[in-house]
Amino acid sequence: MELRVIEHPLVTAKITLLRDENTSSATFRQLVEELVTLLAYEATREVRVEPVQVKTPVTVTTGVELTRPRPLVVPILRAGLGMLEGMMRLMPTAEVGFVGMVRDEETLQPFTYAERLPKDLSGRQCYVLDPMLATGGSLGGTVQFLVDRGADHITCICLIAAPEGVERMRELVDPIGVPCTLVCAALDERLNEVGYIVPGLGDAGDRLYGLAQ
Ligand SMILES: O=P(O)(O)OC[C@H]1O[C@H](OP(=O)(O)OP(=O)(O)O)[C@H](O)[C@@H]1O
Ligand SMILES: O=c1cc[nH]c(=O)[nH]1
Ligand SMILES: [Mg+2]
Repeated sequence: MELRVIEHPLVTAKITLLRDENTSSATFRQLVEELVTLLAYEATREVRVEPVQVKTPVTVTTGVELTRPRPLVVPILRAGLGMLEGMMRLMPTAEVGFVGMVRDEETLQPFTYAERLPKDLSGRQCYVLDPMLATGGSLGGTVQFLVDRGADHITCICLIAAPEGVERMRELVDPIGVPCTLVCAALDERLNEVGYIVPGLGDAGDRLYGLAQ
């Protein structure tokens, strides 16, 4: 698995605002959207395209368009939903599949409560969105769903990753042999004793959408 930590002053400045406990939900949502668009630019470098003819007012020339089947974007609900609009702005013809997962806060195991993905993902490039990679259970489980259906190229876009989660993703993905890239805006220090990323930003879902019951 290739890890790309995007080093750009605008990205780091926006992550700094996200971390601030005084940032409101409205501003947090706006920053997440802005960040994902910046990360997506880097994360989509390998998106497959094919030649297409285009007629300009002056002449006919050759450009490119996204290859079919179109890439599949998969936000992991809830928090990944906050990244969807920013991603689709950059790649409006992509399709979207959904996975809903929530971590049991005691065991840290993810529980899948929703899954709406195409049955056959052969030949598809997939882009998985989740702001937080902590233990790696949620992202790892989602990547496994995609690989099981035949996805042959996977890019994960996270805002903040913990080293423990990156390691777990490597252990899962490397033996499978499907090309996988993890793009993130920050690689933090560690997980704390209750599985939160340090320094992190707290619970991304709660900060985007309010406290879950
Ligand atoms: O790497 P992991 O240890 O699996 O933790 C990361 C997961 O935790 C958060 O979701 P959460 O379970 O809080 O659900 P939510 O998005 O509904 O808040 C986050 O958005 C990831 O999906
Ligand atoms: O720090 C963390 C860890 C898991 N999920 C979050 O939202 N934040
Ligand atoms: Mg949460």
